[in-house]
Amino acid sequence: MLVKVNNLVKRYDQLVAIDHLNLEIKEGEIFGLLGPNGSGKSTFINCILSLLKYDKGSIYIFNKPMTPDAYDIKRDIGVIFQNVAVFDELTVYENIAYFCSLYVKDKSEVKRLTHEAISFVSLEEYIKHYPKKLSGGLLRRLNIACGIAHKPKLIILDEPTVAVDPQSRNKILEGIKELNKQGATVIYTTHYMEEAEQLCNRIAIMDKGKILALGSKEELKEMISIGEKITIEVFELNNIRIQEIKRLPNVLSVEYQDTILTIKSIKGKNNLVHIIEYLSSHEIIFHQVITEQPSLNDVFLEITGKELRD
Ligand SMILES: Nc1ncnc2c1ncn2[C@@H]1O[C@H](COP(=O)(O)OP(=O)(O)OP(=O)(O)O)[C@@H](O)[C@H]1O
Repeated sequence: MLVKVNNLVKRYDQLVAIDHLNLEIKEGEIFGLLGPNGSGKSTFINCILSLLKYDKGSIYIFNKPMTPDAYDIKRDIGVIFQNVAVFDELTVYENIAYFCSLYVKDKSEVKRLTHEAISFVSLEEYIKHYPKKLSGGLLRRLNIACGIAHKPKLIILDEPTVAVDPQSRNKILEGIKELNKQGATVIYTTHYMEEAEQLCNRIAIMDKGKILALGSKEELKEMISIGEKITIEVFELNNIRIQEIKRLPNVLSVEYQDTILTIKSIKGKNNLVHIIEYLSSHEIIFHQVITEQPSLNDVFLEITGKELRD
């Protein structure tokens, strides 16, 4: 196990921010920690890095106990926090070289790694720029380059794409996949379920300091009763019809809002057929029909009773 967390508890006075949490992360994974704001993701990351004292539990990284002065472990970890932490008086190049030189002593190696990190986040055009001249997205990419230039074995990213433009966001996600291909294990916290779906091999769904469910996205979706979500554009539908649709085979719930009929069903062969037949036989005009698998938001909703993006 690359990371092993046993029975971790972290309190802020009365508030239990991390509540008896157990977690194992394997080498080579992109592991997603998915939870709404305030669920405890940042607290968890700060605890496993020994940046924050915790009340109970133990943390092992690379099979060694993690402590505030475990520099041999820290050398092999790259951390990218939500808040950008670079030096305003250094250029893009100098910033990356500086952070790299904290871990790598050989000067020509620092140079090589710095150039590699720059091309990795596509900042070649900006190497002589100062951070103040960069847009938010470019600044995030610089922040990432500073965290990964020394080629850490474990990369931890805490919500790196919050308020980032789509182009930079895609660059960041593609970059993380590439780092993983090159051998790094990744821990990625986010409250964007699309990112977790797109990026992560395994996902832990977190709320109120606890892990409520854990698995691949397919496994998580298997855990809930919804097997299929059907959305149909219907211009007019009265309440009697809605109640009748609710009684069709396999249907779990029906919602009708702003001409969109959303039907969640358990898995079944002919769910769509039953619905379409019902609409046709009652001469209800319908337009676009979409059937989808449940999303991670549906998983979160079923487990916690609330939306991921509250
Ligand atoms: N220094 C602190 N003192 C007191 N309470 C705190 C402190 N830091 C965090 N908390 C509380 O602990 C809980 C977990 O917060 P945390 O920041 O770890 O969550 P998060 O999932 O990372 O959310 P976000 O995405 O908003 O950063 C929240 O209820 C938060 O208000």
